[in-house]
Amino acid sequence: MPAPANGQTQAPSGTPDDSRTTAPAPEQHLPTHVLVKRLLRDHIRPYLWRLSVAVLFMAIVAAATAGNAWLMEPALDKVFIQQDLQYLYLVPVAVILLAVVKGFASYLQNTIMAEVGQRIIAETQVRMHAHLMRADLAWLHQIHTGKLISSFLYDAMLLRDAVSRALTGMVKDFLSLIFLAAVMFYQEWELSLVVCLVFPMVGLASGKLGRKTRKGAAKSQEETGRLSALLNENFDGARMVQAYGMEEAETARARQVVEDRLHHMTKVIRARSAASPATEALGGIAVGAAIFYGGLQAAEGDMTLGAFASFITALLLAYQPLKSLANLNTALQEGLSAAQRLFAVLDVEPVIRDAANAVPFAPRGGAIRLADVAFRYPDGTRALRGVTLEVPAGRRVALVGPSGAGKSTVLNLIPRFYDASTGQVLIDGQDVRGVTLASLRAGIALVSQEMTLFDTTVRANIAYGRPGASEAEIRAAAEAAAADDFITGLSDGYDTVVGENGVKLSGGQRQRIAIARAMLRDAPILLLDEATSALDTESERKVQHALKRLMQGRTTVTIAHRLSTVLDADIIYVMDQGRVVEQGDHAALLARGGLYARLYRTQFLEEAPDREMAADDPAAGPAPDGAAPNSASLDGASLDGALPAARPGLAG
Ligand SMILES: Nc1ncnc2c1ncn2[C@@H]1O[C@H](COP(=O)(O)OP(=O)(O)OP(=O)(O)O)[C@@H](O)[C@H]1O
Repeated sequence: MPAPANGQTQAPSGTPDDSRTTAPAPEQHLPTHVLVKRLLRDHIRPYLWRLSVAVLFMAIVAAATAGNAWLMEPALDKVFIQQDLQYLYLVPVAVILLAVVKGFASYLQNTIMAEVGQRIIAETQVRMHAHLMRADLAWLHQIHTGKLISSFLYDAMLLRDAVSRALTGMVKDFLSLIFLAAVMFYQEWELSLVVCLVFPMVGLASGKLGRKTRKGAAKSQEETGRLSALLNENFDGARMVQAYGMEEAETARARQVVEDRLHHMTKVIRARSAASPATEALGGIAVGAAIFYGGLQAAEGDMTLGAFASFITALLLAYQPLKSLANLNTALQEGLSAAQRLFAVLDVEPVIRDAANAVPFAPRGGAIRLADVAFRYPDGTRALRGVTLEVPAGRRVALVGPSGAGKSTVLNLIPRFYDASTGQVLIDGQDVRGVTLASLRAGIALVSQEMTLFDTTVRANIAYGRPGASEAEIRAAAEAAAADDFITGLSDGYDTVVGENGVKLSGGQRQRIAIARAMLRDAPILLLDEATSALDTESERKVQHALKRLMQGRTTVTIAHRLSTVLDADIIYVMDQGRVVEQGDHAALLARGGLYARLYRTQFLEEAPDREMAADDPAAGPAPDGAAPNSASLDGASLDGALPAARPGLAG
């Protein structure tokens, strides 16, 4: 499917055009000849040489099969009827030789085809993976992971089957048929002509069944995708399933999908098997007619027993390749339907990619500016409506606001996870759409709530921030993130494997590893989506300490859920319904008595009730206007003391 032209050609200046979105293009449906052309070009051409060798061996197998049929004539006429001694030795030797040659050729052809088949799967999967890794998040988030995984695993396999079946069918089976037909015509051409009439009939039957198979295969693969999506969800959410006693309900849901899948698969199997009765019956008719006609000819002395036996052997041997060819169409249809799905994924060009004239990003402190930015998600949700905000270089900015206000969206626009629909995002005066993605993202470290950890060692998880970092650098980052102590206490230290998404670590430990990773990246810009989940007092203190060190000397944009963050911020932007509605520092915003003041009381102060008096009651603090929390007495150091009472923030 052609990529929407909007994204790639976006001018860095960002002309106002609210219709620009990152919406994926509609489902494509490529015609068969286009599919076949692409399969030949992308999946078969790279193996042309090896496939040619396999084809040669297939031709040898086909010729040897026909040779066996042909040998029936001298075997019967010369050896048995005429009792010619010379043939008594020659024919068995020829039979043995043919068997040996056919055996070796079959072996070589099979191994080459199997290897090439596996290569086709591997290459398709790697290509798909590389493509998906670069895909737009907007597109990726619209597809269920399970469906992608099922396409990744099964469609590549179906494609391999179709390619190897097509080749074997078109070469080995087809050549076998040709050679066997040659033997038949050589022995009895009139009878052969009659028998040949069955071929078009088989073709007709198989064409109709093939279409049915393709439809069924597409539907059953769709169900496989649904099943895979469901499993993914169930296993990920196993804790919730059990907590809410939904085990049976989930199994019932799974049963429904499995049954639907079975229904479509049964249709495919029926269509696939329906080719057999047709070929069986037609084969029977051909053999019956041959015996009848051959018998008549023999009675009149026009045909020797050897010639008849040779003809019948060729006819019987032709049965297997004919059956394979009749089934070939169905396998091809399954493969084409898999190719359709694979190409649908591979053809989505990312909208977020380097502009033709993109230059490397040159960081100069990391000042960020959003200029009148509007943004719509692909489903049309307007997340931002004319947001303008500045983050001076080296300063800390906190984004606060009710849930759904657009805070995460702002954060996502900075590293270009999404592109603004209108307006501009500038870093150090450079439009993010005018610089290369790699250089832009190299200047940014992200610490998100999700704290994605990979199921590998602690060391590798930290080094994710900078592949190739030395052991000393990794340890220094861990120390700065207050993680070194607990890491060295783990069973295998830095070599401890953390489990799926860091399941073997506590929440606070996971956060500190994520912070160490960002520390190692050492980027001038830090994007922070503060965790909302509760940590115990000690862990919270350590995480806060680690975060403070991480923020030092960097431009930081934080989605704030913690009291200390808003108090420490140089500028707080208060967002509501996709707009910045207030801005300023804590004291000024509190004095204003608007949305921030309300949020502060209902969300942030809940974290530290003991601070409420000082913040809310002018008489209780040294400053008369509610500015007390931002005064020197509430600086970062003293706040750490206030945070032990912290509860999870509710801003998200
Ligand atoms: N992937 C998405 N597709 C469609 N709409 C989305 C998507 N992500 C967010 N939205 C919508 O965009 C709006 C802004 O969401 P955003 O996540 O930026 O808010 P937020 O302020 O970060 O909220 P929270 O504090 O709850 O995380 C919301 O209305 C939300 O429903």
